This record gives sequence, C-alpha cells and structure tokens, in this order.
Amino acid sequence: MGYVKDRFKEIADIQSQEIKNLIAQHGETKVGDVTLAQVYQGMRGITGLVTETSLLDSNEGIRFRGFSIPELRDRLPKAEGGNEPLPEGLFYLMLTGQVPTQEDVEHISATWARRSHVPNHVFDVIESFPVSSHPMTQFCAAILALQTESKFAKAYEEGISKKQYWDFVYEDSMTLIARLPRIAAYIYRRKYKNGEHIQPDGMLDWSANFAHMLGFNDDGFKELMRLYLTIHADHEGGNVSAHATHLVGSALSDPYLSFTAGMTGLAGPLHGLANQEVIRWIEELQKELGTDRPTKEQIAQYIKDTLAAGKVVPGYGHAVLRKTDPRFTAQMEFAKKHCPDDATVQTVWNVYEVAPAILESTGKIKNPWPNVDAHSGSLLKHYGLVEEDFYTVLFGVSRALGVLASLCWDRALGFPIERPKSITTEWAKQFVAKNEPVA
Ligand SMILES: CC(=O)SCCNC(=O)CCNC(=O)[C@H](O)C(C)(C)COP(=O)(O)OP(=O)(O)OC[C@H]1O[C@@H](n2cnc3c(N)ncnc32)[C@H](O)[C@@H]1OP(=O)(O)O
Ligand SMILES: O=C([O-])CC(=O)C(=O)O
Repeated sequence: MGYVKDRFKEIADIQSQEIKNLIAQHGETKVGDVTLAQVYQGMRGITGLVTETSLLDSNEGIRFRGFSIPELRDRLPKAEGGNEPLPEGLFYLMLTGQVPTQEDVEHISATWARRSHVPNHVFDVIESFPVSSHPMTQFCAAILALQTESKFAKAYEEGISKKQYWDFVYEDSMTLIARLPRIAAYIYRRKYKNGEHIQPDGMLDWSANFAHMLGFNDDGFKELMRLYLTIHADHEGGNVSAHATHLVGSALSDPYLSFTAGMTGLAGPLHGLANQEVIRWIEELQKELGTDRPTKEQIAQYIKDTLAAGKVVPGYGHAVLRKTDPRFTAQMEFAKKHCPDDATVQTVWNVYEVAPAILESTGKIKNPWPNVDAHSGSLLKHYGLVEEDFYTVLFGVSRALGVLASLCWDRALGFPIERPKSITTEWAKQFVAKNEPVA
C-alpha cells in the first residue's frame, strides 16, 4: 500500500506547515461569536472543528474536496461496464485531495481485498448475540472485537514518537475498511439467511464484493451499492458519527475504538437509523390504508397524524441543510433510471411532493426538505434487500470511508485532544446578570 500512503504523507506535511503559518499569522482572528442559545441548543452554527475531507453548504449540500455529488458521479473512476463512481475513488480523493486515476482505484480495491480476512473471534462475538439483536448492535460489538488487531494500540504501548501516529492510524484504517463488508454481510446472512454465509470474491471491487457477500448478484444492485457507499461516506465533521469518531480519536483511542463510537451514534434514530424509520413509516402507512400506492391526499393526512402524535417525520429536516439534500436527488435520479414504477419509490416521490409544505406550515421546522435517508430504503427494497433493520449497517460501512480518512488527517496534522468548555445553568444565570445591563 506504499504509494497512496506516501502521497498522503507528502500532502499532509505541506498542509501541516500551512496550518502552522495560518495559526501563527491569524490565530487571533475571530471566526464567530457564541450565544447562550447555541450553547443550550446543540451548538448549531458554532464553528469549532476542522475536517478536511468534505464541506457542507446549507443550500447546495455536501462537497467532497470541492466536488459536488454530480461532479463525483462524472469524474471518479467506474467499474468496467458501470456508470456509478467507485467508493475507493472517493476515499482516495478524501485522503489526498486529488482525483484518482483508474490505477489508483484498482490499487485500493486490491489492497482492501487482500486485507479483508476477519479473525474468527470476531465471528464468535457476533454469534454470542441473540439473532434478534439489532444489526447495529452486532456491528458495533464486532468492530470493537476487531480492536485486538490494532497496530496503533500495540505501537503506542511499545512507545512510539508522536510523529509516527499517523502511520499506524492509516494502517488500522485501511484494514478496518477492508474488513467491514465481510462483517456486515456476516451479520446480514446470520440474521436473515439462516447463517448461510458467502465467501468474499477477491476479484471484485469493494462494493460489488459486498453485494456478492450479502447475496445480491444483480448488476443493478452492485451499481446501487457503488452509489450508496459513495454518497453516504462523509458529511463534514460536525454530524454525530463523524464528530464522535474524531472526539474519541482525539484521546488517541485507536481507529477501532474511535469508529465504534461513531457507529453507536449512527445507530440513533435522529441520525443514521432514520433510513430504517423511513421505510417503517411508509410500510405502516401502506398497511393502514391497505394499498402500496397511497394517494397524495392520504399521505398528507398521514404526515399530519404523525406530527399530531408528537413524532418526527423520518427522512425530513436537517440540522444544517436548508434545501433538498443532493444525496436524495442522486438517489432519485438512480431510481428514475432503474426502477421508476416501483410502488415504494413512487410513494417516496409523492411524500416529497406533499411533505415540505405541511412541515413548513408548522412554523418551527427549520428545514422541511428531505435528507439522504428519505430515499435510500426504497431503492434497497426494490432490489430485494427488504430487512430495514439492516439499512444503518450499510450506512455505517460507507461512513467509515469519510471518518477514517479524517482520523488519518487528525493524526497527520497532530490535532490535540478535544475538550471544549461546559457551563452550568447557575453559571449562565450569574453570567447574564453580570453582563446584561438592567433595563
Ligand atoms: C444522515 C442524517 O443524519 S440526516 C437526518 C436524519 N434524521 C431524520 O430524518 C429524523 C427526522 N428529522 C429530525 O428529527 C430533525 O430534522 C433533525 C434531528 C435531523 C435535525 O434537528 P434540528 O436541527 O433540531 O431541527 P430543527 O431546528 O428544525 O427543529 C426544530 C423543531 O422541529 C422539529 N422537527 C425537525 N424535523 C422534524 C421532522 N422531520 N418531523 C417533525 N418535526 C421535526 C424538531 O423536533 C424541533 O421540535 P421541538 O422544538 O419541539 O423540539
Ligand atoms: O450532517 C448531519 O448532521 C447528518 C447527515 O446528514 C450525515 O451525517 O450524513
């Protein structure tokens, strides 16, 4: 895996010097003010992190190293005969900031295939769970079990220089990414396919091999996997899974420990688990009305009922985005090409037509538009991956690419332990009393 790693280090060294200069010359420059409301309300809008791999614009959506999703679909290398980008290429782009060649991508595919062997004790840990346990619980436990393989943890214990951290974190990240599809597929086949496991095929690209191990050999599904694993990979640094991985990594917990933290966050229904919730919500709607093609009027009523019951409409809203998520649009385009008549896909599109106006009319939801999770389940279901409890595991396999590329950057740039200041409400009351003039 020499040359990608060497290229990354060269680029990171240049960036590291630039950051040192930036801090030396402009370290006192203010990037924002913090209000008490922000402190209490999820730190929304506070700039407090550096994440090199991607940047989110609230109206335009995500850009990976400056490239939008349509640009990535155009410019990243494809599999032979395929039209969707290979996630290997996105990983290369996030890591180096450079658009990879076909050869770069093949090199990464081959490296991940070579490192994909999962030690038996990880399967034993999965097997120790009741089959009924949620796939995300099994996934998190399996990643933690894999921590026995951490080269970073071992090297740290033996005593390495700070300057070497990035090297071991890089190696652990590559190995972990290589093994995740096998672990995820094992959980899937164990839970839903009577434990009839499928061995990896080292000749396939990362996504196609994952599809193969899950038991889906349709070319359309492989294409969907390439798109899915690309668009879910990263969403700048403040989202729960990226931030948790970065935070835990800042204590020099190794990539396995750090990524487990990210995945336990992704398993929350306001974050990654929302893709499961969307399909459940649609299926309940279809069941309640006794049709798989509810009308827009029926959907509108169902949305109002959901809100009246004090629940969220899954797949809608976002902490940062204020327009339709381009990841939703990319999946919509894929569906228009591959499965425009699918009943669940059409229901997703009908929800998109009626939901924003209803959500907007509440006057409190800041973003009435769909996010990535509003569409993904309907596509998976179309190809026969109907077990919605599993969807967040797919999301997690993809998210590894972004958060682990970022973790390599964190260590290459020598970022310190993260430790913001917290306050008590008593402190806030006294601060306000001292600082605000009495009217
Ligand atoms: C990959 C991802 O993580 S994308 C997000 C996936 N999550 C979902 O789709 C779940 C549904 N959506 C939500 O719960 C929210 O929109 C979130 C969690 C994504 C963002 O939360 P916030 O930034 O706090 O949203 P916002 O500032 O608009 O919230 C204001 C109010 O609107 C509510 N609201 C926001 N979105 C929705 C929604 N889809 N349905 C109903 N109510 C909503 C909030 O719960 C909050 O209500 P409250 O004042 O009674 O507590
Ligand atoms: O950005 C966020 O907060 C949530 C999100 O869409 C993601 O992590 O993909």
